[in-house]
Amino acid sequence: MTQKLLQLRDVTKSFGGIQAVGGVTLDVNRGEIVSVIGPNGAGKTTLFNLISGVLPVSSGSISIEGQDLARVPGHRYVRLGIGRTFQNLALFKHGTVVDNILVGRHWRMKTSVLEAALHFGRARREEIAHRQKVEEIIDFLEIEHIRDKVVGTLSYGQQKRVELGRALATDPKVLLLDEIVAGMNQEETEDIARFILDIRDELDIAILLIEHDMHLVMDISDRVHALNFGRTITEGRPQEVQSHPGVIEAYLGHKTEDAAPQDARAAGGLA
Ligand SMILES: Nc1ncnc2c1ncn2[C@@H]1O[C@H](COP(=O)(O)OP(=O)(O)OP(=O)(O)O)[C@@H](O)[C@H]1O
Repeated sequence: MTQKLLQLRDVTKSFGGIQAVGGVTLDVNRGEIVSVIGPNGAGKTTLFNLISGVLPVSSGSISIEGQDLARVPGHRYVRLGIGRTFQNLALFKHGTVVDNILVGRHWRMKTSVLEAALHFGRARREEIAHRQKVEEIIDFLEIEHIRDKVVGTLSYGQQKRVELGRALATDPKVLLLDEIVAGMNQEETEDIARFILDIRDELDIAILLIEHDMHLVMDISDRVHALNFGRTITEGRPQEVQSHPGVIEAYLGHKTEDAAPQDARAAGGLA
């Protein structure tokens, strides 16, 4: 079985005169955790929006398991195995934890409303299988004790874990995590780091991470891809990227607004 999973080739995205992403080539292989780093405005979120089908590319190609996504409508990317979380929580605050994770299954459901009416038995069996999957995810993320709680009443860290659960419920082959630990305390961050490693190792789901927390990036990434002004500065093992002169310069050039340089220096690489 090929190890190649997600492949970006010379991907570009322009908004009018602004080139948010300029010629990025990046691979995520099976069994890998890859992080995308870069100062504010580097193009990280735009890149995620392209990979998850929220935005169309201006040029270049994105493929998953060799299938070019050019002719696939964006909302179908999830069915091909691209799951994601969002920078700002996008949960149904009035629903329970179970309801929210179940939404992730429904994004994948094969049965339409009409089919459900015509083939009630099959739809029912499908629903039972989906609920079973949700229970497995709840177990995996150790959130049994809050499974029936309304999401809006949960702590931020717990809500992020539910969002992770919902992304897992889409059965991704590659999971995009957008600043998943932003706003979390150290204990919550360590828990998430452990879950990310387990998702890779136990569930065999590759991870692409956008992250400002350099400790997390250095601890768990197999490879790091550094961007600035939409372009790749360098890519490689975490320590190599952290000490790359272009990466240090990119962060120092943004020191007034960006929290990342401090994080990065604290991690020992950009001192
Ligand atoms: N919809 C849009 N229209 C116009 N310009 C945009 C749009 N989205 C992003 N940009 C611009 O593209 C560039 C890259 O933005 P992007 O949000 O992808 O960066 P980022 O690395 O995710 O930043 P941050 O770390 O602050 O989230 C920025 O110059 C931004 O202003």
